[in-house]
Amino acid sequence: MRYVKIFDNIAKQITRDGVAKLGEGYEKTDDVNQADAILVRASDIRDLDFGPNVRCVSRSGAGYNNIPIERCAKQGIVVFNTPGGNSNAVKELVVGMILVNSRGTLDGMRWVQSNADDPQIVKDAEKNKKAFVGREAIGRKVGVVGLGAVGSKVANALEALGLDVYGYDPYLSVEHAWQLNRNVKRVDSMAELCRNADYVTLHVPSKDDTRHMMGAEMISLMRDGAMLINYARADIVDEPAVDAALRSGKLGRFVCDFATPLTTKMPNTLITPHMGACTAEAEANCATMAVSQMKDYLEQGTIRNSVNYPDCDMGPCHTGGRIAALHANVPNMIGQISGALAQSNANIQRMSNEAQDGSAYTLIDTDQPVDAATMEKLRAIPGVYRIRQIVPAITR
Ligand SMILES: NC(=O)c1ccc[n+]([C@@H]2O[C@H](COP(=O)([O-])OP(=O)(O)OC[C@H]3O[C@@H](n4cnc5c(N)ncnc54)[C@H](O)[C@@H]3O)[C@@H](O)[C@H]2O)c1
Ligand SMILES: O=C(O)CC[C@@H](O)C(=O)O
Repeated sequence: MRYVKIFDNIAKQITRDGVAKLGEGYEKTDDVNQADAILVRASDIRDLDFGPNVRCVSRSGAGYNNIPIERCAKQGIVVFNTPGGNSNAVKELVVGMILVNSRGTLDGMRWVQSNADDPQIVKDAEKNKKAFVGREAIGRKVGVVGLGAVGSKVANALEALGLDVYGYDPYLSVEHAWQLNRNVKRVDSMAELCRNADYVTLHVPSKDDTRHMMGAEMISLMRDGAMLINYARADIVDEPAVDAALRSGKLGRFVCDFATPLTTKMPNTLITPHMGACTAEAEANCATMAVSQMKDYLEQGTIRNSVNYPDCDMGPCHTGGRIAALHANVPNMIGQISGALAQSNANIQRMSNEAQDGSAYTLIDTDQPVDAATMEKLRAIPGVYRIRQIVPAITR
């Protein structure tokens, strides 16, 4: 039996319609020390003590700034996310927000609500609507920061609506480049993207080089009265700078998904409670991806969509056994691992080694199971974070 500790309300998706999607051979546990795997959504587990057994953490969602991915890598814990699983949900909300907030919609709605008891409401509505004149988005310049799963969809959707779309992403993947509409203009700097922009929408992960990337300097380049949209992470914007720009009128509107002590006090701001991914479809997509990635890793050693180890997929093991080694990305690891195996009873049939930043992963299929003494030798190689043998039965 394998045990899974589940944080957040992912459980609802996993047991949707009463069908346990963890499947045979898996049970939920409340005890992290018993868990082989963790499933998490937005809970902050940066300070969690992962205990001795946890082999992977699967995040149902895109952002992973709630997980200590470097500490996990060194403990031999693979962290997964579910890229793209919720991107359509975010795209639909962002596009809707841009259109709704370009008009006097919200002020108009408030006016109607506060005049609900007016017996002359039909006449007065016609008289008062001139106070809520908005603008059309068509033809206006919009800058999309980050052209990944969400940003590329947002850019394409806005282009289809007739906006003049610019995108900035120095690390754009080939996959997402293929998905981008050819009319989306790519620029090489944030400054070029922000210059004279009527709208800027943020779709980058929270990390050192994106934190506060939208501050006073970039805002000063935007058109007076522009709209800033943040459905990425709260810390991508420099909040005091946004607050000052809203108060001076430099920014006309701020739309964001993050209620913080300061955003909730800002003028001309519309805040949603981190609900960009809150659709039944996105929640089910992400939960399904998170579970299947977790199971493929535990059962076959397959790594897909990891944020702290390289992807590696040799399919199911058809030989006598499979060694899965998580180790530091340093010279001579493969030499040492294959050297120890050469002295054992087992013969290497197939192998794959992938490295990414400081971490590396080696999968080796052997003709027969490797004996316990050799496993101990492999475990003792300096730089090996974790090693296990996968044979048809579950092994630790
Ligand atoms: N509000 C929500 O509910 C919600 C939902 C999904 C994602 N998000 C947030 O949005 C982020 C993006 O999601 P995604 O699914 O598109 O992720 P993604 O990984 O597919 O895309 C992120 C893109 O940002 C780019 N990027 C990285 N650093 C950059 C930089 N310095 N400048 C410009 N571009 C940079 C990457 O190259 C990548 O293309 C997530 O990390 C998450 O924080 C929020
Ligand atoms: O789980 C959520 O609701 C938030 C998800 C979102 O922020 C993400 O990064 O995917």
